[in-house]
Amino acid sequence: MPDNEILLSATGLTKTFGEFTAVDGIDFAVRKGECFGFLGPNGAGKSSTMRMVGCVSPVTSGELRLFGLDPAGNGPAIRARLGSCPQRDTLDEELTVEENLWIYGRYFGLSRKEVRSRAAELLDFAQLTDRAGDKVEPLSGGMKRRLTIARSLINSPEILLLDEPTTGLDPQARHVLWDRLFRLKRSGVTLVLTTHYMDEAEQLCDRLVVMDHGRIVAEGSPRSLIDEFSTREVLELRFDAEDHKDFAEQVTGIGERVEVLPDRLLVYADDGEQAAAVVHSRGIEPLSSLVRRATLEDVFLHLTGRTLVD
Ligand SMILES: Nc1ncnc2c1ncn2[C@@H]1O[C@H](COP(=O)(O)OP(=O)(O)OP(=O)(O)O)[C@@H](O)[C@H]1O
Repeated sequence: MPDNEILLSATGLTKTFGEFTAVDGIDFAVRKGECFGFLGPNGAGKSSTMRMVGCVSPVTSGELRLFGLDPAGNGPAIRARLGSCPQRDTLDEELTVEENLWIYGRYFGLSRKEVRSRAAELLDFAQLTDRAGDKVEPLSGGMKRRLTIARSLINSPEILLLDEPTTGLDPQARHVLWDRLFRLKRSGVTLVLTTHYMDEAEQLCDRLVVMDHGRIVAEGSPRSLIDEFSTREVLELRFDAEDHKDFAEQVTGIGERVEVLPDRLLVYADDGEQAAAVVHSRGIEPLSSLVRRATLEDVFLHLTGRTLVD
């Protein structure tokens, strides 16, 4: 199989619930071996898209193909080649860690022997070998997520779907999970994920689409999106809460553009320190002044006028 083979594609993909359009005619293609992301705020239509891709929710209109097959009529054949990690863990808390894997493996038709050896491999991958015989209930959130991912890999899927893989996890647990996902990608599994965390998208995704109100508003690699829609750096200025909007006029013309957020001003400039020096030379005195590199959050703000996480 060539590496750039397209495993998943959508043209004009649409999902409506009654009068409401949750996914509004989107086009995308995912190549073998890449990590592809859907980045957008809550309600953008990411999960609805993932459920159609996972063949658990019918397509309203448009074309969707997985491994060249149409989910309408080929659901079971496609699902056998997919792993799916839903937004909420659906582990059986009464069972032990390894029993959760065994049951799933049997469901996929693996023999008892195959299930045992695959489960042992996956527990090692998920760094849960020590907890194999423990009940699921007392595990940490990060461990449960890793077990859910291990479970979704029991049938050795070619594509793994991850809906908001690290929502609700603490920073350390997120980094452990990212590391596992990197390894998985290196082993050749194609990853498709949704997230509303720009750092997650930046860390993991080779390519992504930015979604808002059911539509795709931009697409590319994290780097190319930042290069296209932002400056290299951003100067963040905070003033006394009540009057910071008044300062927006005073900083106009510094850098490429200024965004006014409820709690701060963002000055977009390739050289943030130089922009800060100009602010200072104009006699403007912010409470705090911070230069940082631009992120996908800035891309989203530029494209939609809103922040990703309100
Ligand atoms: N079964 C349903 N019936 C009616 N409306 C729905 C249904 N599922 C989703 N929606 C609506 O479709 C829109 C998109 O939801 P979706 O879950 O796809 O967004 P999302 O980007 O994944 O956000 P989240 O991160 O909150 O899951 C939302 O406004 C949601 O209320």
